[in-house]
Amino acid sequence: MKITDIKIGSISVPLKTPFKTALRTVNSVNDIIVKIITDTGHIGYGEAAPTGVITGDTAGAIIGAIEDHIRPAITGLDIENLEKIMLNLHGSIVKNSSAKAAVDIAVYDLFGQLHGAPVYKLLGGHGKEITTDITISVNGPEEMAEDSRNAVNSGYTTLKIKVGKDVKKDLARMKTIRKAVGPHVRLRIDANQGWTPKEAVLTLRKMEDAGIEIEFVEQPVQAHDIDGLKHVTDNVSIPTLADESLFSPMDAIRILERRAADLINIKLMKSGGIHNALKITSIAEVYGVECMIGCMLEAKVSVTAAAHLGAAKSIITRIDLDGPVLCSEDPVIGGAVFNESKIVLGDEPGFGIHDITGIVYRR
Ligand SMILES: C[C@H](N)C(=O)N[C@H](CCC(=O)O)C(=O)O
Ligand SMILES: [Mg+2]
Repeated sequence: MKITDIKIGSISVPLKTPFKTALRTVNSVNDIIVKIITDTGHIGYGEAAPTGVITGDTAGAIIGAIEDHIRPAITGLDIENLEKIMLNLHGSIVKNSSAKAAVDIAVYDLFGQLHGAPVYKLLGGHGKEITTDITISVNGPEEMAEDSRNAVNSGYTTLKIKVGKDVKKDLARMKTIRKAVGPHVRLRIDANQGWTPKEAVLTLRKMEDAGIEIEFVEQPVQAHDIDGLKHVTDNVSIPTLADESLFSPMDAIRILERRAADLINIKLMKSGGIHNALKITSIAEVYGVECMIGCMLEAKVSVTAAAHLGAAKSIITRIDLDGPVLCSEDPVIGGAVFNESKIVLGDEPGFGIHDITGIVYRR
């Protein structure tokens, strides 16, 4: 099964409601799709999310990285030799983690098809059903409380609350939400780098003092500020989770060796795909640190791939794969089934993706 071509296209899917974080406001998922074609007629699908404010990757840069660097480096290689493909893929260009993720996902899709097995079984096969949280966008306290109540009524038992925008309002946001959903709903918060280390400690301590139970705080401080992240970790009881601070396996070693965070968030768009994400899970196992598998604003191709990884590895104990349920349409035929909080993987080989509607390929 040899790679003969990589086609590149794009999809645009409107969101149900605007997605708002401390970093950005978005109304639709506009992602790059790759389709790897083999000499045996098999097709592997992948997806890249151009999340410039987090990865630095834009749509144009993703296309350029694949066309000018990745495609020439892996065309002609046999899917049987996954190792060689991954060495060439990751050696073809530095950074560009989203472009690498899209191609890595399509290659794993083909690897599963080659072996006649769903990818989660090839990666460890821990389970085939997982439960995701849902994100509550940052807005005024009352609007967030209303969104939280609606999510709980739709069956979600864990909410990921976006904060970090206008620090003075964050305590009111959390008080209002906790009151609205009651004591039994799990609340995790994501500041998306919106606080200084001092603001983070002060705000989180106020939340602790107010008796607001919080599962963990995600990325309280700027991505590069590992000292600041450690300061928060050492000075509040709420566990911390590193997101934007941790892209690569080397980042995982640096953060875990210093005990700068209590938990880590793996995203295929940051790690450059499953190959490196597996290295991060191994590092986390060595340090005994549990992981979350997360996503950017992504549609069902790449989130299906992330769900396979999340289902395969027992060190991944938390799931934030709500991209597809935030979308108002699903252009992907096949893949995992996303039914609100429940994600069920199929038993078809690879990722079970058959086609994507409304896509325009470049060549
Ligand atoms: C969609 C997911 N639940 C999420 O919140 N991801 C964000 C980044 C999303 C983006 O801006 O595309 C995160 O965990 O920071
Ligand atoms: Mg985050």
